[in-house]
Amino acid sequence: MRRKLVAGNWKMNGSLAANALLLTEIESGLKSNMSSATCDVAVCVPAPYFAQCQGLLNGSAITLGAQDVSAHEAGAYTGEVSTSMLQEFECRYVIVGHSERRAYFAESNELIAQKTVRALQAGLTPIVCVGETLAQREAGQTDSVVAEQLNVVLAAIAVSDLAKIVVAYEPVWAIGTGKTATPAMAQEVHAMLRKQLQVKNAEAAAQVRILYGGSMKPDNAKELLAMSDIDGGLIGGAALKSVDFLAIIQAA
Ligand SMILES: O=C[C@H](O)COP(=O)(O)O
Repeated sequence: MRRKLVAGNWKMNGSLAANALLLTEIESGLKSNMSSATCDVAVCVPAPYFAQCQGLLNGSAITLGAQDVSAHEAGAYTGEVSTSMLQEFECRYVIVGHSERRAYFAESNELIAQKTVRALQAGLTPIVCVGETLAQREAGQTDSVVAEQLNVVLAAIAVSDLAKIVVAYEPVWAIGTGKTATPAMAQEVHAMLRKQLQVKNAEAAAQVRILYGGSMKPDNAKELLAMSDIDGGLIGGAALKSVDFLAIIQAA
């Protein structure tokens, strides 16, 4: 049985004041409503706020994560943030290959595979994002696009590391648009991704959590999370509102 994971991706949002309020509200909501949380909860915050959020989450059940990481270890890479820097702030998760990084920063499948390997080497849990655009879906290319995105990562990692990754299926057309894949549509892709993982190693594939992301909200979370291969959510907009984020955690 895979334990569900609800991870908030704050993207480029937040401020010292807003973060403190949001995390305090989520913490107190978790304490009062869910004495024993039955899922893992993480927040992937902008790098400048690692120290603040590490402090706020001290002793909390919420785990800290990052939204990206460098494929390089250290040195003359202006603007990059390394895995060891993430570790110093007790980040456990790191999102790699988010569609916004692919689209706006031209990240290739190969670079995303390198980042995944680097994260695994550092003992971090990479959340590897895959997903098709609307044009690709309409052209019937969903399976081939997401399969290729995942395959390049799978080819780069050791079999012994397979169970250590998290995969997130995020149809690009559903991100921040209010349009969500139906539970059946999402399940179909998740099941296909699971089969692909099984080719590498069946036992490990059964342990890999595959999250859904793309306009997951309190009103659709329960149905999506009820699907057999949907093991949690990667939440954007709704992770910025404590009430909504808590409701999704409750649904999980
Ligand atoms: O990483 C999160 C996804 O991009 C989903 O964002 P969204 O919930 O705002 O659609």
